[in-house]
Amino acid sequence: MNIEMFALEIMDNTVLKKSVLVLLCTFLFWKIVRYMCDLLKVDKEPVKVLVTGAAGQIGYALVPMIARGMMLGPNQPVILHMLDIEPGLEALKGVKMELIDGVVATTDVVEACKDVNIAVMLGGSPRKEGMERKDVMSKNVSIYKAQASALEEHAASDCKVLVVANPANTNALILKEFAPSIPEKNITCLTRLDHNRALGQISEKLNVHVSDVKNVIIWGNHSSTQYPDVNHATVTTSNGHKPVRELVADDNWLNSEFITTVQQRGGAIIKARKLSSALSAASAACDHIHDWVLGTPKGTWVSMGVYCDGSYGIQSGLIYSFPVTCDKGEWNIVQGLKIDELSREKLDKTAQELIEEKTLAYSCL
Ligand SMILES: NC(=O)c1ccc[n+]([C@@H]2O[C@H](COP(=O)([O-])OP(=O)(O)OC[C@H]3O[C@@H](n4cnc5c(N)ncnc54)[C@H](O)[C@@H]3O)[C@@H](O)[C@H]2O)c1
Ligand SMILES: O=C(O)C[C@H](O)C(=O)O
Repeated sequence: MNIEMFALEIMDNTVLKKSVLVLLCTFLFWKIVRYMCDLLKVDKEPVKVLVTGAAGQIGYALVPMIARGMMLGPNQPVILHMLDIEPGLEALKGVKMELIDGVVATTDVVEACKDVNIAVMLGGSPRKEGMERKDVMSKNVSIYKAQASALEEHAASDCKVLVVANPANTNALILKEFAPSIPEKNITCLTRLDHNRALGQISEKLNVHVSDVKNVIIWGNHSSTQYPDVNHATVTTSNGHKPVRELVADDNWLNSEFITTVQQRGGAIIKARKLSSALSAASAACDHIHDWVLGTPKGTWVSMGVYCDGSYGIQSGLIYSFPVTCDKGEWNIVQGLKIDELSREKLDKTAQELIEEKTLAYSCL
């Protein structure tokens, strides 16, 4: 039999046809199994997420968001570690009863921190009406010093930390200083709430959907000295991306009322609710971790309080909010943005407050 005949024979061979069919079916079956595994989350290692102060208001809003996959995606199994202190224990048990499996609820900081991959630090004493965030300093810095050591000793070595409790930047700095073996890039604080507030103000002003506004920046401290900056922000329109300044066409509003509204939003919520923001804070905490772990969309940055390396002339050694992009679990400060004179002043003013907070924090320890 020559080669040609052999080839014809093969093509005609029903055994061969059957084999190809079997191969095809196996491939399809394997694809379906993979898809089901993804749906049922069976082949992903669970991520352990610590929430301190879990019995508090933000905790109550945040833990169901994490459990539903809003933080790490719907296909990522999660084991929640919830920490609170003795007076919060009954409430914590109640929260546990409202959740499903895979929850550790404890007042033992060592058990809470054991092997966690992500830590969202809400635990502490919140600001009441009439108080500035730095008024809650002394109570909170000692908590952050103690919890830094617990995280350092017991958390996973690559644990990512998000500090929400106020004064958020300085608590994060204390945590960083007292947990020297946690990489400094892994310790951040929440300014995404302010970032979302700034996006919200622009979207209301222009009557556009909030998801069409991007690249606002919160510089500095999560306090009333923060600088919400729209100089590089854009809105997606049917004619492409347009600068926010051009569309708003009201520099007076952008340079005054817009800034003070965002700076004072936390205080305004406390005045209205007699309690500090919780739902929006929980949602912003989810956004922060989500983008840090899963990445920021191409061409978009977000604001995160991160350990300063001297970028934009800000003194290094502070936790300062910058525009960052995230990729493969790492944030990077967006470099090279033009800073005008008004912005320079505001960037320095909020840095100065952080320097003072740092000194005050050390005097409380
Ligand atoms: N960065 C931000 O954008 C932002 C936004 C909103 C609120 N906050 C801050 O977040 C924090 C939490 O706010 P909240 O409204 O949930 O407060 P909350 O008082 O309702 O809850 C705080 C919880 O922390 C617990 N706690 C106290 N000490 C603790 C400790 N040593 N270890 C573990 N848990 C401890 C308390 O028992 C309480 O259950 C506050 O500091 C608040 O000012 C920050
Ligand atoms: O303002 C506060 O103290 C609460 C929180 O930080 C906020 O910004 O809503």
